[in-house]
Amino acid sequence: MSDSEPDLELLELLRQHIAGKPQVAAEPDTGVLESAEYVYNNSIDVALDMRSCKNAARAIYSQMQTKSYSPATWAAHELHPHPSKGDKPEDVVAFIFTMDLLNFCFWSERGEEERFSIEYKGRRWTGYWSLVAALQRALEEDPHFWQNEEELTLSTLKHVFRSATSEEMPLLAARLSCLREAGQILYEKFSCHPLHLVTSSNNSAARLVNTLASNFSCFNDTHSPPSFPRKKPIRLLKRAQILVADLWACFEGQGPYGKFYDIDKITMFADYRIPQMLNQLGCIQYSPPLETAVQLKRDIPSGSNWEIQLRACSIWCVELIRREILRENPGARVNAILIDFFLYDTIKEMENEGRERAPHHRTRSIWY
Ligand SMILES: Nc1nc2c(c(CN[C@H]3C=C[C@H](O)[C@@H]3O)cn2[C@@H]2O[C@H](COP(=O)(O)O)[C@@H](O)[C@H]2O)c(=O)[nH]1
Repeated sequence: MSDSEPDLELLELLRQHIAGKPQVAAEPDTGVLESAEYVYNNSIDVALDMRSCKNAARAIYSQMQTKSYSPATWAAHELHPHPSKGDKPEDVVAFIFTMDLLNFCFWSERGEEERFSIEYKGRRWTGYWSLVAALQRALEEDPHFWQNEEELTLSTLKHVFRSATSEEMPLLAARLSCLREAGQILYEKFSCHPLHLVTSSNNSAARLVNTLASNFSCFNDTHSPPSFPRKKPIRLLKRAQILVADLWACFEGQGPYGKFYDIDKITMFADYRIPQMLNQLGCIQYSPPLETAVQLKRDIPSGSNWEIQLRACSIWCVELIRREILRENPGARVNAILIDFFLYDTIKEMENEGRERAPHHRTRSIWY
């Protein structure tokens, strides 16, 4: 827990003690949804269109059913590791931890042929898949490459992420810092392996998100932009949340590393793809100056007023879509994770078919 943020669970226990109530530990909460609603209620550059959200909810749920979207979809991606592919569960957990530690900022200003890409299994992989491909390739070449962070130098990392083009992976030095910090914290607090980090959550998704955010600065995706003056930071926690979601999906909500009794507390992951898809669906709309900045691919600084509105309003938008799907289909097995995965995979299909109507916003950061 960083100094500025109170320990919410401790405060709740204290409150109950003073009120003379039995001391029941408060259910952990990540604070992301509260942050998203606060930003949405105070935004002037991003708005939600309710009619489009209702239409999107119907279309998304219908297509998710047609494609039988479920946690099992995660393992169906050929590059994702999975016990059914012969990967040991503990290696899968280490893979997902390392992957989501580095799961940020793949976009390039260059064309498809010149952009950073990874050659693996006879194909060129870009974006998120370039990360997964590079890690799989590195494991084939040296199964222990990431275990000793002393050996992990910038040149090692350049080799792991060697590109099939002249463009290097973005933010490589920042990725090295994330790996080094993670290695150090795992060594100091979690007996050197992510397994102990995961099991320390006692099957609470929210607690695991908060543990990641409070112990690893590179997972602490929280912001206090001057345009949103309030005591509590705005908590978006994208990579901490997608890490928990990837574990849950990979292990299909089962076992010591996949079972989370409060998985529905995980929100959509505020990256640069989902806002693009929600805008394409008409669900989120931008003020003219923001619309121009996105269309012209101008840099939108990390932590800026516009960027926080884009990310937080997208989280709130997916929450409203989730509520609409459940209102129309009581008991539907849908949560923000599956809606998010579906939206990401859909915008990637549209990109591959040249059907993107507008660019995604351009922010360089380690948060997403
Ligand atoms: N919100 C959200 N963001 C996601 C993903 C994924 C991939 N998840 C896989 C796992 C299960 C799903 O079915 C997906 O197959 C990557 N990203 C983020 O997008 C950006 C990369 O974009 P591009 O450069 O175009 O590949 C970057 O910020 C990355 O962190 C997701 O699912 N949701």
